[in-house]
Amino acid sequence: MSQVNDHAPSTPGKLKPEKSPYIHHRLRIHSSLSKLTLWSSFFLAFILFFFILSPPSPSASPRRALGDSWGGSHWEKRVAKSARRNSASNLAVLVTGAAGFVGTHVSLSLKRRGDGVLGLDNFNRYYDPNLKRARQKLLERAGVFVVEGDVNDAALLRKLFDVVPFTHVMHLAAQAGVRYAMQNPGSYVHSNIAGFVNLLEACKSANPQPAIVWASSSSVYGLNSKVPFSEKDRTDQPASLYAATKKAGEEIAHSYNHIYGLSITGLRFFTVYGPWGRPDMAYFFFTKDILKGKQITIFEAPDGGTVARDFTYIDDVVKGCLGALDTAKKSTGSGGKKKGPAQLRVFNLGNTSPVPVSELVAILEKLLKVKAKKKVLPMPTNGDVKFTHANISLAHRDFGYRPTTDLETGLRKFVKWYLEFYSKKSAW
Ligand SMILES: O=C(O)[C@H]1O[C@H](OP(=O)(O)OP(=O)(O)OC[C@H]2O[C@@H](n3ccc(=O)[nH]c3=O)[C@H](O)[C@@H]2O)[C@H](O)[C@@H](O)[C@@H]1O
Repeated sequence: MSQVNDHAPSTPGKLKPEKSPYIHHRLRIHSSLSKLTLWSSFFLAFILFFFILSPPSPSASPRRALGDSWGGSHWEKRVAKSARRNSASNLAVLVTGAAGFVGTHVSLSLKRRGDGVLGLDNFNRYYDPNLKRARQKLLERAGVFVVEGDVNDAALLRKLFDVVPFTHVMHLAAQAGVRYAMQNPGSYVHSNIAGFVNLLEACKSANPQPAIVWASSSSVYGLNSKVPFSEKDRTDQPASLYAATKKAGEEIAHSYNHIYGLSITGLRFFTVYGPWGRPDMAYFFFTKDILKGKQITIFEAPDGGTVARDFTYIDDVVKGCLGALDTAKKSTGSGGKKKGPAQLRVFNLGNTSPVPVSELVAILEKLLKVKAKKKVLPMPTNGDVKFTHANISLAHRDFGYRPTTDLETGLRKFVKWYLEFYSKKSAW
């Protein structure tokens, strides 16, 4: 504040004795300038105050930092309308991370079949918020209202559960990305641990308690080398903080299930890709860079071996999410107290056929009709694992999950969307 005053043009007192009209005019200007400076200082202090109070994630959206407004009868009507289901046999689902990649697709699919869907998203800046806003428009057109807010906001969650007796929560809000955890570890703790606990607190106190399905990750298998990865395999060797927070989420889910009777299902997603995808993922920025003629880096394993992923197409994953929601049993607690044992599940949602990253690039080159400028480097030791490979027999047994999209077919759909979206970007 003092700094701002130090830079004020001059003090009115020093200028008082001067009487000419020109001086009066200058005085008025000076006085307006001082007022302006004073108000700017207040305004700056106001922004700083909210900035300090805002979550520790540097990626929080500026709208959020200024304190987004929610509540009021109009807002409640929009919330209730969006969450209204077509019949009592349909679900009423709160989808967190609804403006995210998987969140958007799941919300649209639920809405299409007559379920009530309310979205929640903090629109943070981890990647281009314009893409999230474009997804939000898509959702709005389909009748899905996305409330702008953070899963760490306990009052907001309470309000949402007051307005809507959600039958299910599809919890997809998270800090994603394996390598970014080295740059911003706090954001993983904030979203994936604190945010998850806050959500479970709200669910445990809600009446009725909803059943929860949430996004864990294939990264929990970490350094496990037994293939294909089965839910029974060890998950106590995470290779990144991201993986560690997802694994922590699985343990937290266990305790909330045990203490409060919450029905909880964790889904271990395997490198999900497709239209409306995440720009921080390799298939997405490889596409962008290949088209720009920019060099891309392909990682190889430390022993010179292949790095591979069980890339899973978004439509297959959405079917898995809906299957998990449909087979989720009711939570058993009420009034914040457990009344009996409740369901606790974990499933792999993968594609069952790992593809080397070099092959992913070859497919993109073919689809884009552009040769990539490639550089091969050893895989950095900042969280990456050499390969992933899902055994999906559990998900198949419990809800008929069967992925049907191979990488080339899925990437063709992605590339088509990418070219259309970025050629008409201004339309969004
Ligand atoms: O399956 C999962 O659990 C995880 O899948 C992805 O993580 P990842 O498989 O590392 O996906 P990308 O970052 O898109 O990387 C894909 C492959 O490309 C490789 N890569 C990445 C970046 C790069 O510049 N070069 C490169 O060869 C990586 O080593 C990896 O093998 C997501 O980013 C995570 O949020 C998700 O939880």
